[in-house]
Amino acid sequence: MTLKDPICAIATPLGKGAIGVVRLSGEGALEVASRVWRGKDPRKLKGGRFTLGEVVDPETGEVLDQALLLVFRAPRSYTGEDACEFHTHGSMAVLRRVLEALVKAGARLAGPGEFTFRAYMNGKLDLAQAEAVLALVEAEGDLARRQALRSLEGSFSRKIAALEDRLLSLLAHIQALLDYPEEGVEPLEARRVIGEVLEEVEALLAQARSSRLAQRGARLALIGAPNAGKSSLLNALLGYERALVSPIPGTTRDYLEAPLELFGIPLVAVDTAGIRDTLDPLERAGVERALRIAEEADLVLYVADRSAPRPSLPPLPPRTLKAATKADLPPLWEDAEFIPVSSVTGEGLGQLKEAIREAFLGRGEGEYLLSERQIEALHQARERLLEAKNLPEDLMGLALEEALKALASLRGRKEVSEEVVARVFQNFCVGK
Ligand SMILES: Nc1nc2c(c(=O)[nH]1)N(C=O)[C@@H](CNc1ccc(C(=O)N[C@@H](CCC(=O)O)C(=O)O)cc1)CN2
Ligand SMILES: Nc1nc2c(ncn2[C@@H]2O[C@H](COP(=O)(O)OP(=O)(O)OP(=O)(O)O)[C@@H](O)[C@H]2O)c(=O)[nH]1
Ligand SMILES: [Mg+2]
Repeated sequence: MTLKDPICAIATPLGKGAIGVVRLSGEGALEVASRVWRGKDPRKLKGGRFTLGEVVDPETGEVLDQALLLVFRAPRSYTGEDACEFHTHGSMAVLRRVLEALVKAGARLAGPGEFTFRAYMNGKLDLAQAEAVLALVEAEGDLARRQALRSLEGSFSRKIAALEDRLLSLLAHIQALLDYPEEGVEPLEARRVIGEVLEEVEALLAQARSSRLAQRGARLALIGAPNAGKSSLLNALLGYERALVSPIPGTTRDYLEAPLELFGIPLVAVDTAGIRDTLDPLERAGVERALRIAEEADLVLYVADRSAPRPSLPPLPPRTLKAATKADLPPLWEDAEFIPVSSVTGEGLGQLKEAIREAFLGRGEGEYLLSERQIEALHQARERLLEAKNLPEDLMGLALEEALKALASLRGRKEVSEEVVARVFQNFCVGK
């Protein structure tokens, strides 16, 4: 994967789109392009310019599509190499032929993540930024998008670089003290510096939870007695009529899942059968499922009808919010633990959503989207820093160096093995 040979790939989704993009990058990319292009010679085009022309099969001359060609000249491209993009019509029929033409003209099909790998190798991105590219491509909610973008734009890397810098100065200072004890090198404030770096590392580690939430999402289960208004509340949260609603208790039998993005968190909301004792075997199976789903959910929303006699609570897991539905009708009971909501008027929905946000992101939403690799490296740094802090100053050096290595591995370059880099890029898709 360290070659500079021209590689090509379809960069847009493999489906139908108004426009599709085929990427080409590497030494000689513009020669390859010139063999499949009828129009202005790509080798003579300025970087950063589009031109309209035709893609042709280099063997038969058959015209494959009318397209725009965008040329980049090294080092001013995503990969840092000579590169170009064919913006064609977006069908697989077109894209496949264009890709085939590029292979006939001398390019090789790119492997997963190979464009971004080259960008990394050519110093366009560091490893944390490359991981952010992956996270942006995979983002399923606005929270993941926001967090990953900050890392892509280098804010995370700059923060890490600053911490590395502090440790490096500290190490230099310790070394000077050891080497020239008689020179009157100023006394160290090693423990204070370590403490401050540690604090920042711990603040980053505290974002692990919200990173995982942003990437993996969470399950929100609605449970309660029959007719409590669970399905109506699900529909109200979704903003469309997903679940069947009726005044007949026992309407929802099987459970039902629907994607629901709240505050940028990709949730799956699960509507369940009303919980009651019943002899109907089908309904009973539904009730059993409901209880299991509640147990496995990340957050349970227990729903009770405030216009009906108060039901007795089923066993509820610790992560449970309570909502009193039908707040538009005269209440038969009050309980401050329940958030009053009406699916008919929309009253209380805002408070309910806010309570859901608080349950998931109570300690803040986190600035960056941390990958598992980054979380692991931060843990390593934290442990070594704690170790250093408890050692006498002349023995701190080794632990500090290890902490520094762990931090430096976040940005990559010399501090990570090829294996680690390969693992980062193996999660990418072809064309990225
Ligand atoms: N058509 C298209 N859209 C895209 C991308 C792409 O490669 N092609 N991107 C790819 O992921 C993202 C944008 N990121 C990019 C980052 C750097 C460069 C680039 O060419 N950088 C050069 C020149 C910058 C300039 O012209 O000012 C450089 O950094 O030297 C291009 C895209 C998202 N949208
Ligand atoms: N006035 C009023 N009626 C509601 C409200 N929410 C639900 N209802 C009515 O209550 C009845 C039951 O609603 P559902 O949403 O089907 O209740 P459920 O909890 O899903 O019931 P099961 O699926 O049987 O467990 C329906 O007739 C709804 O129109 C509300 O906020 N206000
Ligand atoms: Mg229902």
